[in-house]
Amino acid sequence: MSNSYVIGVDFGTDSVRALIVDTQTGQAVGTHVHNYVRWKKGLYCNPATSQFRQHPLDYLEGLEASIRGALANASDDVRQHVVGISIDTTGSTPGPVDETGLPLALRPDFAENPNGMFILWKDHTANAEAEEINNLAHHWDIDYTKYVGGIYSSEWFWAKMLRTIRVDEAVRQHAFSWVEHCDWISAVLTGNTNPLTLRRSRCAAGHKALWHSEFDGLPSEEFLTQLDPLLAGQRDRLYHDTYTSDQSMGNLSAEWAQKLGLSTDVVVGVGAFDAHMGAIGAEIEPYAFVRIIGTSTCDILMAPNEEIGHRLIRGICGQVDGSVAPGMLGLEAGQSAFGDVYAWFARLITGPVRELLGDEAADTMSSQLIPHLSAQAEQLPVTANDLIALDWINGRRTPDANHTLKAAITGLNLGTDAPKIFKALVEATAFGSRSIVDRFLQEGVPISKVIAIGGVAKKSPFVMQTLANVLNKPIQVASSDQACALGAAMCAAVAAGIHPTMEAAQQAMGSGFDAEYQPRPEQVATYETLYQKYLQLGAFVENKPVSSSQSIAQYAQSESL
Ligand SMILES: Nc1ncnc2c1ncn2[C@@H]1O[C@H](COP(=O)(O)OP(=O)(O)O)[C@@H](O)[C@H]1O
Ligand SMILES: O=C(CO)[C@H](O)[C@H](O)COP(=O)(O)O
Repeated sequence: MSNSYVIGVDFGTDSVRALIVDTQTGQAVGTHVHNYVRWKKGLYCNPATSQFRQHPLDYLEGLEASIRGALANASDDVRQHVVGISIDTTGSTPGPVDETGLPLALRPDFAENPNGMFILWKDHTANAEAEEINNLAHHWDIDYTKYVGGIYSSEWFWAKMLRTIRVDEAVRQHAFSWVEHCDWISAVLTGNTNPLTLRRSRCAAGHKALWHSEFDGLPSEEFLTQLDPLLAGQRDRLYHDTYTSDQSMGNLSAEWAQKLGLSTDVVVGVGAFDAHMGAIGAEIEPYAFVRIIGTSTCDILMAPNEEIGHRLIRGICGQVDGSVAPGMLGLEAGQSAFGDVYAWFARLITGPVRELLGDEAADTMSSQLIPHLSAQAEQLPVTANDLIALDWINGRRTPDANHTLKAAITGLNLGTDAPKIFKALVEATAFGSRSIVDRFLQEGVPISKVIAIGGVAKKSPFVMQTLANVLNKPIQVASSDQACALGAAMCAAVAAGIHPTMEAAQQAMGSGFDAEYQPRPEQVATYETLYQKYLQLGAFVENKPVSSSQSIAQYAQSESL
């Protein structure tokens, strides 16, 4: 019998990649990356107001280019034996659609309107709406936020939808329903984008749209209309049932089969978020803590349903039955900026260079800057009096989402140079990670091991070693450069019936680990001291009482300030 192949497609923040994988060996036999054209030009975005929108054409072009590109470097035999495709995307990245499921921005009258596009996960324009949702939910007879850590975030579905229909009357009138990116793009492949019948992802619905079986699905019509009468009728135009990623969404449509040169027998799996499929690709097992470390971090832990039961985990981004694998509770957390903190610092340095010396000089500098600063920062001693920074440059996702928070750096003097600041920023991202790990442990969720995937995990031994020292835990890095796409491929193999379970797909197709960072005992104790200072600085910036014995006044007078 000839081999069969599956395609995993991973829509990241900047680009989409397709990976073709042998279902029996896990061998990657073709891959291609496509950068979003409009996004790269910064269109429809305004970082100063945290507005980040993506045009659906970037996704459609990327879907076709990435899959065709991956197939172009595989053999004809591979093409003939593709049996499944699954897709992961960022999230919550919802967009408004008409009755046919067409995103409004694909209609000529909305083609340039950012409110008719997909609202990227990191768009924080809906902070006020998130706050309103929290206030209402916390005083309603059911607290609808209870399975999402007790706090609704402006990064999520309802806040984004509510803000958009409030500020844009044209969108309000023409948006029949709303879809998450992962649901829409999977639906496109099947040819059925009808918002009332396309299969919606359990992962997206449970983590971002307050869907739970205990609530009989989404929050009640009464709750939604109390939140804003503009939401009247919306619940019925969304969905009641949700589907896990081992299930099929449908078959490849004739149109897309022809575009891609594949058969209509190809099964399209139900979509999910990048981090959740990435966790599958990274061979997640119960109580392993998988960190997808890139622009932001997304942390995924999976536990048997019966072991967590109805225990509520405070301050995380949700606990959802089946969001990673069926029968398991998927728990999500993360940081709204990780590599983005370093990217911000690099832009700060290269911005004036670009203006004064031109693009060529700035581009050359930009490509070398983070590795250069990392090499210098690595040589610096770690002492209890080092600079302290907060990682909240894009707000705080976990623990306890608050996207109005800002970052800070303390301890600057005339001797402070770029490597010292860079080191403090790397440590800040590690301290943010530590506060997430501590929250899981405080809530009684054990962590058996830490696994890392994503661009930063692969590219920066300095960051990963710092993280291991700060967490005081070993960190394994998955071998695959494209663990999210690999996870999507594993899901496709299950949806297509090649493997009976996610676990079986992981066993057959997993590619293991290629690095392990061990904490260095000589730095662990110093990092514990610095972490306490990070917590104190955070409390000060957040205007919260300081729980430690050391007051802010004492802290401000300490040598580090
Ligand atoms: N050598 C490096 N060391 C640390 N961070 C890096 C390095 N190179 C790139 N980065 C960071 O990696 C992030 C991109 O991560 P990646 O996983 O490739 O993308 P995404 O998160 O969009 O999927 C950027 O924020 C960038 O600042
Ligand atoms: O929250 C998410 C998933 O649940 C986002 O999709 C994720 O954080 C996007 O990240 P990146 O661009 O860093 O891969």
